[in-house]
Amino acid sequence: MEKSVIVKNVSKKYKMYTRNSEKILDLISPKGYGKSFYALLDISFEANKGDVIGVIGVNGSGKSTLSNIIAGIIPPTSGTVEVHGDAALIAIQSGLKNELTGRENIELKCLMLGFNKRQIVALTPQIIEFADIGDFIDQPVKTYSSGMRSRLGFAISIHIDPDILVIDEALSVGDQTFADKCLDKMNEFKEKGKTIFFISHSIGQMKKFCQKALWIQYGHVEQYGLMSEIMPQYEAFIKKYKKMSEEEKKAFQERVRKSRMIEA
Ligand SMILES: Nc1ncnc2c1ncn2[C@@H]1O[C@H](COP(=O)(O)OP(=O)(O)OP(=O)(O)O)[C@@H](O)[C@H]1O
Repeated sequence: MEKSVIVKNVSKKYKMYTRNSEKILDLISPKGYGKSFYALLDISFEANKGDVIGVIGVNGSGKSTLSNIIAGIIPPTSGTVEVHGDAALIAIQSGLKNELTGRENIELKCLMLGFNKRQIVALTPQIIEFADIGDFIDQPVKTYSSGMRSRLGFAISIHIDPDILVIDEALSVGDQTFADKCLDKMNEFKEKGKTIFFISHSIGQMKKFCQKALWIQYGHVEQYGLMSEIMPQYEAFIKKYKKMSEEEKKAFQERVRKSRMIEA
């Protein structure tokens, strides 16, 4: 099997300062100062070409942090990420420049990816047609609704034809017709043997679309394997969690939070 993404011992930590003076102490102390919160802690897994992987996990477990790292938007604090090919991230807040119009954003993104003028002229109408946001295409992106941003982001990313597509909750804000259109496009990707990471809170969409599941639990990989095997375990965990009393939930969250907070 040809590998497309190899993630080895990846951690991402954020410094938690409560005062500005802590920031200065952290900068001047040889060993650093203050507490760090680990959004991801020692994550390792491999994806093959053609894998469609659903990334599951409760709120705050680290799914978006991981998608940003795979797409090269943010670096890990430690560990390595090997990505074979171009990766594109589709997220509600991804990479669109607010002051530019939709059309200008298309041109900018294509130019940044090394497309020439002729290719951009050929691609632009296809992207505009897919996004289907009418006259808004010539308005600044800051005037767009989250659904419109997602439509434009999805349309651009899918037409630049990346090898690895990371879709982070982008289908949750649009309407059903658009979500179906995107799922069709994603199926075309799947058939071309490209790698897809799909993050969605819709368990139905996950089960329908992904053959593998990567379960991130509070910054760790809890399970990784076939969707049909992992999802029932995840659903059982959610059911157990929901049954806890408010106090039990609080105690559980506190334990988890502490396990992710490390001195300096
Ligand atoms: N810039 C940051 N500074 C400090 N903490 C951060 C930062 N970005 C993320 N975190 C923390 O890292 C953890 C993981 O966040 P992330 O957004 O990756 O989770 P998620 O699984 O995508 O959550 P959700 O399902 O709610 O979108 C969270 O506890 C979040 O508060």
